[in-house]
Amino acid sequence: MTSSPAAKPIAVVVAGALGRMGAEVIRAVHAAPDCRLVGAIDTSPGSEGADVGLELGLGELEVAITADFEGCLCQASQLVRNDGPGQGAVLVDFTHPKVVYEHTRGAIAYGVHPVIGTTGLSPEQLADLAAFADKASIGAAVIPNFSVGMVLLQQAAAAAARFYDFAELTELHHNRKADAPSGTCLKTAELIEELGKTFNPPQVEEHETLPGCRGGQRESGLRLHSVRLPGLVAHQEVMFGAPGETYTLRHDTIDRAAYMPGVLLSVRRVRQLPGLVYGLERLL
Ligand SMILES: NC(=O)C1=CN([C@@H]2O[C@H](COP(=O)(O)OP(=O)(O)OC[C@H]3O[C@@H](n4cnc5c(N)ncnc54)[C@H](OP(=O)(O)O)[C@@H]3O)[C@@H](O)[C@H]2O)C=CC1
Ligand SMILES: O=C(O)C1=N[C@H](C(=O)O)C[C@H](O)C1
Repeated sequence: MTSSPAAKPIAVVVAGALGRMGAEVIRAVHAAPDCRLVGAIDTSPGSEGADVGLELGLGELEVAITADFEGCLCQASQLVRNDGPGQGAVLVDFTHPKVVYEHTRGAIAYGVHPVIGTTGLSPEQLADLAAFADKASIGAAVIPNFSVGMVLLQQAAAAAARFYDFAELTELHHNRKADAPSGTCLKTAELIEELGKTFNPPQVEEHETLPGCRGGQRESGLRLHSVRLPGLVAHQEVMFGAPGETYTLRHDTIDRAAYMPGVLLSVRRVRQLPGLVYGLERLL
């Protein structure tokens, strides 16, 4: 009897390798027996050429940090070129909102499956990337939040929203975060808005004596608020109100380890996807 050959580990490139999330992802990929780190991209000054394993205290991994995104992706796609359908390399990106669109498009162009954690893509950019992934027949995942608990909060919020006409969302993050509101908060609002109703009908003529105090208001009427403080990691509240009651849903991420099961799940699933999916709920 012949046994089938063992599956090759998934070739993974991490962009933002030295950042808060990227470093955690490298540790998770390194510990996963079915994954193999083949590239580490980062622009941190002085990091070019250093072994990423040594930089992160994992011992030598023989993967040099590079700022050359295209070169690294080209190399990764070459590594797997003879591996057959569904066996492509995967890019995990936790970089910066300013570059996320180009990185995602670049990965698809190289036939590398993107798993995008970086936030900041506009709805138009997302639609464009979905069309591009479809055209290229490349599975891709754009995941504003990899925590399963956050998906549960979002689903509870979307269910509760049927019964309330007043709702405000507050996201709270560490003060090194570049974008506001968070990608998660926008996604939560979008999921609630799938109901097609409007929220927060004006009760009085409001006047902000300090501009911005009432947060940002979406076309649906939902209000979003962003708090930035050292000491926070990532937190979100969705608060509904009705005469005589409030209903509050809250999720707290206290360690970035919370995101790793979702990241690995996405890495394992993305190569089988027919196109681009947006949101972890689409993979669970
Ligand atoms: N989807 C999710 O579940 C989560 C998403 N995020 C998102 O991930 C992103 C990153 O967050 P975080 O890890 O906290 O950020 P960090 O700033 O800690 O890390 C980003 C890293 O990417 C590097 N970088 C910046 N630009 C580039 C580039 N063009 N090419 C390669 N590397 C680059 C930075 O280097 P340099 O020092 O040069 O700036 C830095 O090392 C944010 O958009 C955040 O919102 C965060 C947590 C969870
Ligand atoms: O920057 C962060 O930290 C986080 N960013 C993501 C977002 O913008 O939603 C996910 C999580 O909130 C942590």
